[in-house]
Amino acid sequence: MGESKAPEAPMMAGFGNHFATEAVPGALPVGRNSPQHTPYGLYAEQLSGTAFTAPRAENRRSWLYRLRPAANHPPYRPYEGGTLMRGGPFDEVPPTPNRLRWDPLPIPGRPVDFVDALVSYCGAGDPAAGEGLAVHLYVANRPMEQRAFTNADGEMLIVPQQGRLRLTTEMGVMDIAPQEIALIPRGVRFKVDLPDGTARGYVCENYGALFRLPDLGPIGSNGLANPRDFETPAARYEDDDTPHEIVQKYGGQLWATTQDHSPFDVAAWHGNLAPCRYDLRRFNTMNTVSYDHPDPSIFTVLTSPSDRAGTANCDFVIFPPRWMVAEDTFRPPWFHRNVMSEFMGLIHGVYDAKAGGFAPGGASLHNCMAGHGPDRASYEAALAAELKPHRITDTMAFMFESRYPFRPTRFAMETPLGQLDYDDCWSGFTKARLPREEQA
Ligand SMILES: O=C(O)Cc1cc(O)ccc1O
Ligand SMILES: [Fe+2]
Repeated sequence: MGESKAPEAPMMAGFGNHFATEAVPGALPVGRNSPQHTPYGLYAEQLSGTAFTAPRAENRRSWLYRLRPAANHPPYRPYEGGTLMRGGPFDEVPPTPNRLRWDPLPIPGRPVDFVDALVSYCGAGDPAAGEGLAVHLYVANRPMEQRAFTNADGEMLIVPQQGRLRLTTEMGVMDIAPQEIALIPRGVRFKVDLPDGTARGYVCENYGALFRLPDLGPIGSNGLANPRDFETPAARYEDDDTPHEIVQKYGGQLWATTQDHSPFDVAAWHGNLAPCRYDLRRFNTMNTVSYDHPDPSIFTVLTSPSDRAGTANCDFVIFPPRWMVAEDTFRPPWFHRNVMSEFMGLIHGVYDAKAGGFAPGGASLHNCMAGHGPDRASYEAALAAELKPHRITDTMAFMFESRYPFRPTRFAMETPLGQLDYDDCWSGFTKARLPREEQA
């Protein structure tokens, strides 16, 4: 049930490009955004992703041409679905300096759609301040049918771990599978169907500056995530005058209204604010060809900068399959304490810093200054390893890294999925031995 049989929509290549697309020939006005009489009497509507006056290089907006204006809905009322989705400020429980790790969420025993499945693990900042982010996980087993979700608090970066998602958005339809990601702009209404019946994954909700490709510095003009590998769906609309519930996240709370028609009624649109997807396997990975393990910033897919240079509101970083060739080097991630805070998930396979305990679908949180690094088994294996060229395969981990320490939710602190023995993976290391005379 719920699987759309429609073939996948054509996709348009590029990140943040100015696209123009019409599902009905002639639906897009020519030469102006808002003519007195639009083609077919469609309603012209601007969707702004940045302030009108944002610098041109930052400015993101699109024009949508639809059967009815998005304004055509009754008032929102508090949503009574009782989900575990939370929003900033994250003050349910005190912040903790402890390292946290969780087992994967189990498939629920009752039908739950994507919206009701979202459970918040942690977050920082406040949507109203336009800074910070939240991390939500989901395990869903029911299509959204006549329901749509929209987020006024931030854009949503969806990272599936198990099961494909069919994302029907106002601006087109796109399918994503594990090892692909989708980015849905703030305010764009969308629904999630589940071609595989069940799906599990992660969501980063970004309250800050929009995600963009990182600067490449000395890497040059190519590499990491290449812009042409991002894909945006062409316009597709449905003409459906049956009731649709719209669930909205606004000010950290969920709200709902029911309107008498489908929100997916956009026959054409143009602009540079639109949903997109990206296949993480297309990432052009950089690494050392001499010595030492580089900082993980070389694996940045997308970044949401903050107003402090080089200090992101959120970096979305992946750890993809790659060749390890470093000479005379401890090759896995080193021990470290980071001023930035690190939330990690595992999409596929095994992560090279953790021999056990970090399962696909699981998660970990190492906040500002929390000592972490390879577990003892990974450490010992790396010391014993013969340093010939070695390809790390069957792996795809990721990190949401932020200048803001993540504050866990009550759920995150109290769920039995929390691994109370996580610290033990860094116990029992043999003490280093200095020569006797240097010990004095
Ligand atoms: O903590 C982690 O596992 C993420 C990480 C990976 C890496 O290769 C270097 C630093 C870092 O924080
Ligand atoms: Fe780290």
